Amino acid sequence: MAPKLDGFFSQVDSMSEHFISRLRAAVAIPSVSSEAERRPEVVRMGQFLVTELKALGADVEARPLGKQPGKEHLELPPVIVARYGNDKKKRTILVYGHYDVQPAGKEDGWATEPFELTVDDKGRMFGRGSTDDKGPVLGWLNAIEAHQKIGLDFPVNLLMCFEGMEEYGSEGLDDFIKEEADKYFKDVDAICISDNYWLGTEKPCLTYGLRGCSYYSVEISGPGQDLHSGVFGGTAQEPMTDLVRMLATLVDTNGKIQIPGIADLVAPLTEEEKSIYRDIAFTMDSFHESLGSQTTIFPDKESTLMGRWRYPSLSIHGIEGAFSQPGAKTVIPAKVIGKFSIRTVPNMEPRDVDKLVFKFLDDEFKKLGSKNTLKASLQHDGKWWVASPNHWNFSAAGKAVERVWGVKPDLTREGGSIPVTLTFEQATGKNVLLLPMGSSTDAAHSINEKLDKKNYIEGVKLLGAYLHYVAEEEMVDA
Ligand SMILES: C[C@H](N)C(=O)N[C@@H](Cc1c[nH]cn1)C(=O)O
Ligand SMILES: [Zn+2]
Ligand SMILES: [Zn+2]
Repeated sequence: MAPKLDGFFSQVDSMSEHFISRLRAAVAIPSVSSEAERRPEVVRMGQFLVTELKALGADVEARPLGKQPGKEHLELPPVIVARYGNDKKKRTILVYGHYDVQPAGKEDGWATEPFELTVDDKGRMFGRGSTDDKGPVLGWLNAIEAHQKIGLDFPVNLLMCFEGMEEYGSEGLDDFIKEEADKYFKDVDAICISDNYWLGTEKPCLTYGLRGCSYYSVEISGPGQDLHSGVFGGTAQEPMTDLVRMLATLVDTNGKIQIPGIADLVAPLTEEEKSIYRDIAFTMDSFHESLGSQTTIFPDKESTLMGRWRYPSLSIHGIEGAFSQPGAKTVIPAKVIGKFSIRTVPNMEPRDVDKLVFKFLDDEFKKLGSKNTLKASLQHDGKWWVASPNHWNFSAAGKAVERVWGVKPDLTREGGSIPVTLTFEQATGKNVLLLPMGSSTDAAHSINEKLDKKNYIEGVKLLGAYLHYVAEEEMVDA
């Protein structure tokens, strides 16, 4: 193993500028899945992957997913599936990632153009999608290419599944995975997803859990059109006033969800579970660094980790229809839509959460005594996932981390959500591992998202090494 991997690692180092150019080309495509007008760019990003994968000799297909539910004028971007290698003597590993990104605009406060990869003198590569998830997706392609360049046999059959709607709740993908479980994915031995982050900046981790996400809209309407506040203020009931009062009832300053019944759905904390948080390499200092301030709810590491991994949280994201530009417009919006989401954890069942949320919103709206109209709806959801890390898939990844980074990885859970993780696990019956490439300071979803050059290049080595160790692991699940 040692000489093989040494050669592969040197090859990756010598191709680093080429790999960065590939990421630059990908970041330049603004594949924002939540903005209808950017849908052609999402499709173009999928096409970019098709072209790159074909050039590497993979069998590639762009599978259509049909129309977007609720927005039937919009075609969903295709899921890109590819196979590299079809040798019955080798293991087959399925890797998943997403080629869509969160919205980004320079006016949000970015220091650089979000869709131009900009590398600074510390080796930080800024750009939307650099860490979430274009860098990790291209990591798999880079690993293939480095093997080809050095003439090293690829250790496994690699199946790839890259979607273009992850940041919008993975619309359409669940059905696709279920449908293909005994077709395209039938010979899969294990699954690996690189789409989350280290807990800090120094120590890599392997991740065995995710929170779920239930995303809601609450619409309040009344007047027939936007109004002049001088003419109608004090005479008409205002949707925005009702909405902010409603949103304010959902959660308190310390993150405590105010919806009755939610806390009862959460699995109780056991003594055994409590002990795992102590040994995780995580400091409040590094957390403050990635937060960019000291405004944390809890003063200590254990409560902070629990708040992020094993308890639900409710976040208010924004208000559609509200005045948000600079200046002082004196408008009364006629219809406003508040957006909030709940990150869910074991044992919260999404339908139970929905019932509690809708009842609470109805009750609170009644208390306002407003003549306006309330419409609450679930925009999308994905369930939480917690798996066993006692599996050869995790052992192989652990060895790869030790080989590339020289440390034993921490076993972590993730506060974010990757809705299809559970679907992959249930539909294929195979173990799923999350193997992150980026670090806690990468600012995914935020302004100035970045991926460190070191994490990207060592990350390519990590993904390649993981596949080599997978090929050597005994197929024992515990
Ligand atoms: C962890 C992953 N990279 C990610 O960012 N996932 C998103 C998925 C999502 C859920 N609802 C909408 N998008 C997230 O956790 O927000
Ligand atoms: Zn994301
Ligand atoms: Zn992601």
